[in-house]
Order: sequence, then C-alpha cells, then structure tokens
Amino acid sequence: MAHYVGAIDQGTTSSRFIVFDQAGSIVSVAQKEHEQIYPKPGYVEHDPLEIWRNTQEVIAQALDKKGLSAKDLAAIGITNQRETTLIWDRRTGKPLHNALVWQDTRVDPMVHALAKQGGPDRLRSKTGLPLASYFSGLKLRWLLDNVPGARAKAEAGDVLFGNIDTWLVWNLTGGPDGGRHITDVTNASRTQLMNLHSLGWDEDILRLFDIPEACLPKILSSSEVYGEAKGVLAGVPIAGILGDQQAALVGQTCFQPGEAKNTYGTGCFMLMNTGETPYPSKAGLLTTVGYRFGTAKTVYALEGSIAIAGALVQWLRDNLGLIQASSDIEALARSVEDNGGVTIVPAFSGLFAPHWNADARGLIGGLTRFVTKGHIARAALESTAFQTREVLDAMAKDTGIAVKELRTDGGMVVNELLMQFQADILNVPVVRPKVIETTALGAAYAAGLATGFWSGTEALVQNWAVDKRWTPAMATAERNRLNAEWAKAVTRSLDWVG
Ligand SMILES: Nc1ncnc2c1ncn2[C@@H]1O[C@H](COP(=O)(O)OP(=O)(O)O)[C@@H](O)[C@H]1O
Ligand SMILES: O=P(O)(O)OC[C@H](O)CO
Repeated sequence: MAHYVGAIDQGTTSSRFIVFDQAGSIVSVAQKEHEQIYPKPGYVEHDPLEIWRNTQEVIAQALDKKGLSAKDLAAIGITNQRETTLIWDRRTGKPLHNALVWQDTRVDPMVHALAKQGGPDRLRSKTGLPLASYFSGLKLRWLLDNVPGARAKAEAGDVLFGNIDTWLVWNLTGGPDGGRHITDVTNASRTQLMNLHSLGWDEDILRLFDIPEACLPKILSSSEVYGEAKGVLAGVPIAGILGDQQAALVGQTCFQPGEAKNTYGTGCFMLMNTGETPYPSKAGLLTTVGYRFGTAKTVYALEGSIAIAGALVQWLRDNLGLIQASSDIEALARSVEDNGGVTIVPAFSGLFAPHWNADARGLIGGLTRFVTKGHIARAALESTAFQTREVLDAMAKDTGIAVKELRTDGGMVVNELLMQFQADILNVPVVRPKVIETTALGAAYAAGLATGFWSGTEALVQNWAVDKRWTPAMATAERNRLNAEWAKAVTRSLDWVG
C-alpha cells in the first residue's frame, strides 16, 4: 500500500518535490533553483523547459534519497508560482517564448491604455482583481501580439496557454502525446480572464483583451483526479492543483472564515478565508478563489499581495554583494541595534497591495555617513514587516476582523529577527508551524483528499502544530514612530516613473 503523498512546489526561485506522510510530516525533499532572466528593466522571464527539467530532477532525487518509487505514492499534488504566463506548440511541446513572470511589468502601457477606456471597475467586479500588470491575461495578450505567428495558431488551438500548473500537468500526462490541458480554479482566478461568480472564462473580458478561447485550458476544481502521471511517476494519480498562496492557506488549515496566513517567499502574500461568497475589497486587497475541493462549494479569500519580500534579500546578495547567502542577512542585521534611520521601500515592480501603484520605484531613504551594511540589512528585513502591517490593516478595514495571531510560513520565516520585528510592528503574536513547507503540504492535502488518503479536513486540522510563537514587545510610541517613517517613505516612492 502507498504510505505517502507527493507534491511538486514550483516557486519563483526554485522547484521542489516533497514527500509527506499521513501526519503531514516531511519524509523526503529535493530542491533546485532556476535562472532568473532580466532582459531589460521591468522584464522578468523563466525558461519553461528548464523548469520542466528541474521538476523531473527533483522528483527523481527526492524518491531516490529514501529509496522510494512511484508505487509508494498514493497521489501527487501540484502547486505553483501563480500568474507566470507561457504559450507552447501543442504538437512539439516547445514554448514559443520564455515565460513572463508575475513580477514582469512590460504590459504597463496596455494597463494605462485600458484604464483610459474605463476598464478597472468592470474588471474588479467580475474578476476581483484591479487592472495591473501582475495577472496573466495581459501577459498572454502581449505574447500573442509579439511572437510572430502565435495568434493565428492560438486561434486554431495549436498553440496552448498555461500558467506553470498547466504546463506541468500537460507534460506530466504525456505532453504532445495526449497531455491534459487543464488548470484549477485558483490559478484561473489569477488570469483576470475568469469570472469569479460563474467560475468560467468571461467572454466580455476575452473580447476586451483580444484572447481566443481556443488556447485556454479547461477549468477544474482544486482536488480531483485529473489523470495519471507518465515517466518517473508512472501510474500515480495527479489529484490536486492549487496556486501556491492558496495551497499555503490549505496547508495552514485555514478552513474557517476569518482564518489567515502570511507566506514569506520571493514576495509575501496574506490570505484570509472569507467563506462561500466572493468578498469585495474597498481597501486595496484582491478577491480570489481560496480553494474548491471536488464538487464542494467554492471557498473564497481576500489577499494582500506584496511583490518584493525575500527578493530584496536576494537583491542584496546578487546585485549588491552585501551577503553571500540569503541566510547571512540575519547575522548582518543583528550586527547593529536598529535601522540607524534607514527605510527601504522595495517597489521594484511598482507597489502592489494596498497601493497598486505601477509607477512606484524602490528607494533607500534616511542615509547618513553613520549608516553601515548592517543598517541596510536591517531595513531590508523590516520592509517586509511594514508591508505586511499595511496589508493586515487593509484586511481589518475590509472585514472588521482583527486577526488574533498570524500564521506564517515560507523561506523567510527561519529568520527570527524578522519574526520578532513582525510581531512588534503588528502588535499581534506571530506563529510558525512545525512544517513551514505549507505550500507543498496544501497541494499534497488537496491530492490526498481526492484519493481518500485523508478522510476530510478535520484530519488535516489535527496535523497542524506550533513550532514557535513570538509575542509583541515593542513600546507603542516606538511602533508609531517606525510606522510613520515607513508611511513617509512610501509616499516618496509613489509615481516615481511615468
Ligand atoms: N534566513 C533568511 N532570511 C531572510 N530571507 C531568507 C532567508 N532564507 C531564505 N530567504 C529568502 O526566502 C526566499 C525563498 O523562499 P521560498 O519560500 O523558497 O520562495 P519561493 O517559493 O518564492 O521560491 C528567497 O527570496 C530568499 O532570499
Ligand atoms: O513563488 P512565490 O512563493 O514567491 O509566490 C509567487 C506568487 O504565487 C505570485 O502571485
């Protein structure tokens, strides 16, 4: 009998394959980074073939490490960086262009043009999303307009569109040889092409964006058997698909309305379960699909998306050479007592929630000759905490719910300095669960629920356990002073270009 469930977690910086047992504990893991391609300012691309190769490699490695094979897996789930957009040839399986990553801002001119036509309100009420370069729809439009011959082939159904989930399922189920062209409702909700109420592609928006429906995948639930894998996982049912932030919501077992989690990876994303009807935001949040398990009712979420969190740590490492490894930032930040008056606003792709200012750009403010590398490191970590505070305030404004404690996960939460500062600046306790790979865990849960490996959500809630809790320890006056400095710096970063 198969004792485990596997999950592919294809993130912005790396691909992982993780094997979980019935208790939701990690049995084996393998991970590989892929190249970030920056052809010009504002452009961010990934090579889809590299992602597919890495995915196959990490699957084989994770199984090998523990002497496992496909027979040991009851099912696999897939979770992925959302919105990242690619098109490929149905016959050859070859991508027609690098994938346009969610952070890529090349469609800003289209955003401005559509805004003049009065699009934003219509789009928000139908899709829950503001008009922004972040989502897939306009990225797909750019590819169809700019890759020679792509539009005609897409109209004929010979060129397929997908986010990374769709690309991986299609390849895992045979590629040109009968691969399934599907997505799940959470990923579809981030294209800005899906109607949040009918959960189908919206004809009006397809017309507005000039997208042929023939190239779009079929939208399915987040938890059902989509097909069997071929290759190294031959015969294993693929039974769960969730965008990575929704997967973390499931992995953190936020199944009750009002429960929320915050995932600190390349970006930082807070999602709150808002129950079975879409909850419109007036405070700059996104309304999105949280999850849909098989034929059960769809659960919606409010989301505060922050584009740059861990990516700023990577930037200090790769572009400035201040640190050798991301993990070095904590010691460097601890080498000083405070931020020395420095504030960093990492508006590298504009500012996302709650500002949605495409023309914002990053700044480092408050520099004096006193400032050292340590202060820069500290201000970099603090920027994630300040952005999270803005998002939590927006959640409270929209829903009237003051989160009692914040469940965290993602690559940055090993950073204890950040976790304490986060609790201090929110004035809310911050909790880290035992398993911080909740993104992969959520995808595994979706797959295991569909195949009966887990009996229901109650069993999953039993699996969740606290590793560490940080309680607020900062004086109110200091918190207010720091928050005011942050607000001032944000004002200066807005509308920098354009
Ligand atoms: N100790 C650390 N302190 C701060 N940031 C870290 C630390 N370790 C990793 N990171 C950051 O976490 C991010 C990776 O987290 P992960 O959840 O794997 O991201 P993703 O899913 O977006 O690929 C990177 O941006 C990295 O810079
Ligand atoms: O890869 P992550 O974890 O930074 O997540 C990216 C998000 O899905 C983008 O919306």
